[in-house]
Amino acid sequence: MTAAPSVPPPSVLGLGPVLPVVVLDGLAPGDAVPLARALVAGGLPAVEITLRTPGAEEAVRRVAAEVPEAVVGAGTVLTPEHVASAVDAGARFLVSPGWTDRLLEAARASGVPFLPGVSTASEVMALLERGVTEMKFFPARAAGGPAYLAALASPLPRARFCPTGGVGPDSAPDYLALPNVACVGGSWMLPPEAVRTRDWPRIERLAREAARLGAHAGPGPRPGGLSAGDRCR
Ligand SMILES: O=C[C@H](O)COP(=O)(O)O
Ligand SMILES: CC(=O)C(=O)O
Repeated sequence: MTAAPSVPPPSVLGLGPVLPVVVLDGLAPGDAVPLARALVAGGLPAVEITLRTPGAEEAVRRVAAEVPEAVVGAGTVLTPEHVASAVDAGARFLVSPGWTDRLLEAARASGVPFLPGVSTASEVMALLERGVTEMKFFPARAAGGPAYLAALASPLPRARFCPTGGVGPDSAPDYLALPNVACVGGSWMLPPEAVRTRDWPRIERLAREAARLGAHAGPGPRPGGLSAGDRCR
């Protein structure tokens, strides 16, 4: 008897060409709700909330429960314990600046799509060996920018990236034009001052501009991903 084919998990890289990265510095978890609504209204429905601030898991929980039109995920997932708490809060995807075998295993076991971070060819090769083809390139600007990623495309054509870290409206189009880049991540549409002062209209405006960058991106390797109505666990 042959085993039933396993269904691959939905792709984090298919969430959309621009992935906003939220750091809720100085905000209450409930503030994530209007913030996520502003991003969605601006055209960025996928929202990564980093687990860097107290109450970040609660923020994920609030957005998951109260903003069904968003696809909320957790960033700065560093340990299996983070995987468990983020998934329990309702995170629909998980992102990390790096990876370890323990983290990969925990993410796989959770069934929630996971985007591990890399910044060298050897890390890319180690992930490919483990069957992972979608990766975050972090910290993108400091690690070499679009020229570095372009140089990886020929020797490592199976790897697909979401560059994050120092990406902005000036560099996003250069990354999105690369054959091995599916999306870009960043916080440029969430200036710390606008977040701190809860300036949701400004965030919506910046999100709209960021979404426009994505809309003008070339075809790229953009796999099908999650949509707001999809369930992945
Ligand atoms: O630490 C990196 C952030 O997650 C995203 O980077 P950024 O603030 O440079 O856009
Ligand atoms: C920077 C990053 O990759 C993260 O916080 O998830």
